[in-house]
This record gives sequence, C-alpha cells and structure tokens, in this order.
Amino acid sequence: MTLTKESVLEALRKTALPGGGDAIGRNLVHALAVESGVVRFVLEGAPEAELLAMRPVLEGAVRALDGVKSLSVVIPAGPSKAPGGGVKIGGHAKPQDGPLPVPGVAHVIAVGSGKGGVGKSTVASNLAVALARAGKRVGLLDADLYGPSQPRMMGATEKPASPDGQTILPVRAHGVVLMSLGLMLREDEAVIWRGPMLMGALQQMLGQVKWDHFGPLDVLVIDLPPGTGDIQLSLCQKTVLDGAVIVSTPQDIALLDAKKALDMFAKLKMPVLGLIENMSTYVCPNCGHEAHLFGHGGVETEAARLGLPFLGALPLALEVREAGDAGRPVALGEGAAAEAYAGIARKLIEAGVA
Ligand SMILES: Nc1ncnc2c1ncn2[C@@H]1O[C@H](COP(=O)(O)OP(=O)(O)OP(=O)(O)O)[C@@H](O)[C@H]1O
Repeated sequence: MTLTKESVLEALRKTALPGGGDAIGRNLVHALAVESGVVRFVLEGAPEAELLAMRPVLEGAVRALDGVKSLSVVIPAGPSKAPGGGVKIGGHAKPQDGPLPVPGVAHVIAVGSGKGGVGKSTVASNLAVALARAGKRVGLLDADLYGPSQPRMMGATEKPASPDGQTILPVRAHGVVLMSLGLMLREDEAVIWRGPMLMGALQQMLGQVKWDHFGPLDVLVIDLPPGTGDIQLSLCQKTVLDGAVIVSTPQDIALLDAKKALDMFAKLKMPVLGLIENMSTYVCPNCGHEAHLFGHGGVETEAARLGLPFLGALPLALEVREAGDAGRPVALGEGAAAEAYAGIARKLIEAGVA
C-alpha cells in the first residue's frame, strides 16, 4: 500500500493513547503533511506532559507503516511561566476595540527595520539609554519575540516578578525600565509559537507589564522584529504609538527593504518619525582613516526624497559591537557613537515625541 495522508490518519486513529482515546478523535493532530515518504505533523491540544508521553506511541505507529522515510512530530512550546508569580506569557490575544494607550507611558516610539541584522536592536537599546541620559524616564520593550536580544544588550539577567499572577513587574538596567521575553526564557531556549501566541504575548507585554512600576514613563521605546510581519501589524493596530523610526544601513538593498517598512507604516497610517543610517562611516582605530564599507549617505538622501526627518548617521565601530555584547550600550560612554545617539535623542525630544 502506498503511503498517503489517509493511511497515516488511519494508523493514528487506530492507536490507543496512554491518556485514553486516539489522537484523531481527540483532535490533537494538526498540519499533517505526507510527501514522498516524509511525514510531518504538529501535536497540539493537551497538556505538554501528556503530549510528550503520547509522542513516542504515535511515532511508533507511523514508523510501522510501509514507505515512511522520515517522520517529524512537533509539539509547539506552551505558554512560558514568568518566574516568581505563575503568570503565563503567550496564548491567544484577547479581543480588543481599537488601539489602546500603554498605561503609565506618555509617548511610545517603535524602532523598525526592513530586514534583520541592520542594527535595529542596537539602536533601540542605545536610543533608550541616550534618552535616559537626556533626563527622560524611559522604558524599553523587546518586541522581537523570536529573537529577543535586549537582555544581552542591556546586561539584564533579573527575572521579572509577578506578585499577583497577573501583573508583570519589569526590571531596570542602566536607568531604563526593561521587559523582554528573553528575561523569562533560558538563554538557549527557542520560542516556537504560532502567530496567535505571539500576538497574545505582545498584548500582555503592553498591557500586563506594569510599565510605571518605578514611576510614570516619559517614553517607551519598542524594539520591533525585523521586516513587515504580524507583530508590526498588530502593534500598529492595537497600540497608540507616536510613530516609528526606521533603521537602515546605507546599502541599496537594505534601503529597498527599508522602503518596504516605510510602505507598511504608510499603509497602517503610522507616522514615521525619521530615518537612521546605521553602520555609516568606519573610522580605523589605528590610523584614523575613514571608509564607507556599506556606502554612505544613502539613507539621508532617501529621507530628503520622502520628506521625512533624517535623525542621524551612526558610525560602524568595533566598540559598538563590543559594548552591545558586554551589556553596556555604547551610548552610556563618551565618543563619536555616544554623541551621535545623544543627537538622535535630542531630535526626538525636540519633536515632542519623547
Ligand atoms: N554601528 C555598529 N557598529 C558595529 N557593530 C554594530 C553596529 N550596529 C550593530 N552592530 C552589530 O551588528 C550585529 C547585529 O545588530 P543587531 O542585533 O542590533 O541587529 P538587528 O537589526 O536588531 O538584528 P535582528 O533583526 O536580527 O534582531 C550585532 O552584533 C551588533 O553588535
């Protein structure tokens, strides 16, 4: 008999589960795909411990079929528990009418980029620090839920507490109030959530986190995931934001991606507060020679063409990377990069959005 979706379903239906019933009758098998002997499905819909116990039984039943070359049964990660209080992060977002303000926060700025790796998270952490240095009370939300990097960049390891199982208390690092899913996960733990779980987590991070735990905030900086996906969409539709700043490298290709991000914010009627060119001039620490590894000035030209504010150019510098890796953003110190960040912070304050 050739291996088909139906034959796999039939085998699963005939297999009794340790907890009783069968996986098809209990609607636990999702996204079943059978192609050239490769079988894949997602096991979901019961407590994780139960799913883990039934997985080998189901794998055994499928492997016993003729023609199975490989098999992958994925159990998606369940909601994460915040240590210290039992609040669960992730899960389906609650219905919500229209965009809501973030309680305890006067202004909200999202930091976005058209593609990954252009330094968006670096800019978000340094901007938060620079705004704090300029005298503002600042929060930083790591909304890059698949790749939360703010705990490392801000040098934060403290777990957020939840005294009542509902409210989540943010932590503080370098004078900035911080919340990141990364603070609730092990460093090597991956987030394997589907869209709705991510939306739920984002909603919780905005609504359940007590952003004014250390006092009301002047501005919340949100580090978005790269690109133009669900999280950006959901954030713009569900939260009252002052607007977004877009980070790009000077390369054309990055700019092309940045244009997609600009287009997305335009479609969502989200004001773009300005563009930032990251990895602009490289100054050799040995001889002082200036080089433009990724080109130079492209972002400023694009901002002028679009009639958008150009907020500043940030140097490509080893100290920026090292400071990020060490958890002490470069904007905390002195030098060209710190000055550039102070300038961007000043422009945002002058524009009345921070
Ligand atoms: N101006 C800079 N000079 C030197 N290194 C930089 C600079 N900006 C960012 N980096 C380094 O580049 C790497 C990528 O930066 P970062 O994680 O901030 O990018 P990202 O756009 O947020 O990426 P992702 O979208 O994948 O999260 C990091 O190692 C960071 O330290």
